[in-house]
Amino acid sequence: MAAGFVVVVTAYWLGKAIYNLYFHPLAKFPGPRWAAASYLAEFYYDVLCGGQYFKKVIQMHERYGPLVRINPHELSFDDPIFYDKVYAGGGHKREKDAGHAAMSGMFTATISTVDHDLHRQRRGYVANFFSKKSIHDLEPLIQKKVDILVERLKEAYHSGQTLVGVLVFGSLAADIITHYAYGESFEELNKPGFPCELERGVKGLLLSLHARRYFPAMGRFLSRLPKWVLARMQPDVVVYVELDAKVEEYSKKALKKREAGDSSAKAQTLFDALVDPHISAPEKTIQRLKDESFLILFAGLDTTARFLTVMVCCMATYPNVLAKLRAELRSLTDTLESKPTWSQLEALPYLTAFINESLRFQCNFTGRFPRVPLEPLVYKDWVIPPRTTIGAIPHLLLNHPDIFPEPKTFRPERWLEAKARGEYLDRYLITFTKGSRACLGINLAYAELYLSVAALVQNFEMELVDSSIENIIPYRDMGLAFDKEYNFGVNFKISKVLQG
Ligand code: HEM
Repeated sequence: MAAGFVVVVTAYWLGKAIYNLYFHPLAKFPGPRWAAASYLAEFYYDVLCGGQYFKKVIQMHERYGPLVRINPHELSFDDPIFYDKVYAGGGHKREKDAGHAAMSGMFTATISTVDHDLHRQRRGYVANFFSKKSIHDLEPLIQKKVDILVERLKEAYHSGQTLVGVLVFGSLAADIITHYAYGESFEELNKPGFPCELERGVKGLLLSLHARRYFPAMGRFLSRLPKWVLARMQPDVVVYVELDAKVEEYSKKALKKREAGDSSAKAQTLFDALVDPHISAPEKTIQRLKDESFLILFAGLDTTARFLTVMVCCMATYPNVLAKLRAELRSLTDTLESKPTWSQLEALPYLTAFINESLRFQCNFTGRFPRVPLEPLVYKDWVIPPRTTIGAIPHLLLNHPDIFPEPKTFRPERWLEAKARGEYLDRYLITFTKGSRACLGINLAYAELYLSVAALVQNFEMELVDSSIENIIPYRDMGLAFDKEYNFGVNFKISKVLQG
């Protein structure tokens, strides 16, 4: 019986591999045969070796060129000029790859919605909250949280505390996004030692990301395991599972509040918008609210925390860059009576160049964020069939030497020099991806980055502790990059307080 089963499975697997190699619509596309035949290699490198397949994909591009078949049904490209065609908006329909969508475990969240039209609908429920105008309205709250951060960092200076970058900035991002989502902040900044459980929860999710692609039911399975078993496997996963219960509670509360309240009242929070009376009942189930809530918490938290950590790392590593930032900011603040606003900061060329270069340099987005175009795409001599999964690794494109010469060098000046030549490098800055499924929180992210960097530059000298720029170089890809020890970012301390 068992032998018969093995024979059937082997025959099926062989038949599938032969189909993939010789009869699949992608059979003629360049790439190694072992990658085209089955998913075994990807499973091995990502699940068993811990996020190593992105390095294989980079090697494939070096060997086979800008368009490669990296698994039976997926292409990867390494050409910044082609980006806008794949990550398109407007009338071009872009679906998600079902396998990749399952990785987050948030099956009904906007980011995981496979169907193009349903995705547009879901994104539309909250899109207004992320417009530039809405984020300008939110600016006093963001500034207030940044001010709390500054006070907490001053305390850390006096106590000589070593700070973990992603936990400090995760606390800031968490307090802002939870206030916006639920109308009450989680008050992470006020907790001693910046524990930021939420950030650990995101890490727990990311560490199980690849396994979830192959075993989509894993999330449910993990939530049923006793906590001591989980803690033995990976403590950060426990935090993630505990968070699940907390988010469910918030979802139920939001739904009840809306049902009991005035149905014509304007939505004050993201949650109010998600339970709007005009939205149909199947779109307001507890599960959907939970999924969307997780998306907003996670998407708005770890990303911002990581890039602010990169910025601290660059300021501490390149004192000449910090000096230029400080001089430019001083020339602005000397003429102001109050703190600079986001709009005033955005107009500063060197600060903008610094933020752009930090979003590019060693970009910790090692995942592919693939799209599934519903129309055929033409790339050079190739016609890519409709419904082919295709993506690009932001980390790779942002290191493309044709667009960013000497890409491993951190040089904000490249953005200013390009502008002076009439070139707009910004169009190649794809850290937030592009098109109909690009980051919805981009305005919020920029407001947080500008206001936080300005506050850090004006108030502090920082130095790295037991860490260096090496700690932000991607070693593992778990959707986002990690170092060899499954951490990301640098530890630092405040070495001098400049104001107050
Ligand atoms: C530096 C900070 C940030 C970066 C670099 C970033 C980057 C990204 C990227 C690359 C995606 C596309 C993922 C995909 O294609 O599957 C995305 C999606 C998304 N981001 Fe961000 N993000 C940042 C901050 C934020 C913030 C603060 C929020 C606020 C809640 C946010 C909310 C979202 C949402 C809701 C999506 C899903 C959009 C959709 O599927 O239509 N992000 N982000």
